Amino acid sequence: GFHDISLYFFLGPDQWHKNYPIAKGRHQSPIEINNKEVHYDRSLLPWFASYDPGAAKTILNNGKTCRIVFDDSFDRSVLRGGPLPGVYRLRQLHFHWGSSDDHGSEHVVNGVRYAGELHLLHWNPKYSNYLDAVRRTDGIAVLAIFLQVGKTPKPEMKRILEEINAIKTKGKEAPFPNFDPSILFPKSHDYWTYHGSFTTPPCEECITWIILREPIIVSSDQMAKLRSLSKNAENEPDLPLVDNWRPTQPRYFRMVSASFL
Ligand SMILES: NS(=O)(=O)c1ccc(C(=O)NCc2cccc(O)c2)cc1
Ligand SMILES: [Zn+2]
Repeated sequence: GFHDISLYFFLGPDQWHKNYPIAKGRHQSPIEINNKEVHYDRSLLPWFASYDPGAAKTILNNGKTCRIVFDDSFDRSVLRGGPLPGVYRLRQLHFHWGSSDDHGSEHVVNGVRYAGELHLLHWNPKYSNYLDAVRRTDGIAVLAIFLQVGKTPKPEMKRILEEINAIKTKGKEAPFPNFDPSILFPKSHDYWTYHGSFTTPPCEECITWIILREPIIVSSDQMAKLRSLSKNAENEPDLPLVDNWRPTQPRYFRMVSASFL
């Protein structure tokens, strides 16, 4: 059925609303972030990630992205501060990328599309579980980090990309122990924040987005490695897993706040 999430990229993003009406809502993601419309909010606190490397479990190809999942059965790896009212539990991280280095990110900053975007997804433990949290406006927090292609790639990305060969096709999973994703963070913690949604079905409007201003540098070869993933299962014709980003959505009456001047 259409709840089989693999169908929805078959149905382009402009069709999603037929099964998920909220896809045409007033708080959808991603959006364009333009300096002219951003509001500097000096009351915004710094954010902090306290991740336990032991919480990392596996890396998988779900046919739509490369995802690393973490043990979120207690407050083991958490994000707090920034615009958040309390601690949020790290559940998974995944990537979005294009078919070439000149596009691939979901959010667009002053007209700039980056080669990719890393999402670290956290949920609010005041709700009983993840599925309950996705039905709440303060249920989810996603820390988003842009991937920019450059000459001096971040060595910390290497380990993830070395694992890609083990998860080439949809459904493949490999152990991914002892990993603290905060090693991927850029120097600056400056961020924009706004209220939005999942960028894929069910497009629930449950996300506090925290988008880092400073991208992390990856190499063109590393982006090519992500593009070597396939969206098909092992025994099916090869379909490259590329362009798994949603186009920007109308901002409507939302304020994008900046933690920096
Ligand atoms: N790109 S994103 O960070 O907005 C994003 C993160 C997670 C998910 C996700 O978990 N999708 C599966 C899902 C979510 C909520 C309820 C469901 O039944 C399934 C989708 C998009
Ligand atoms: Zn994402």
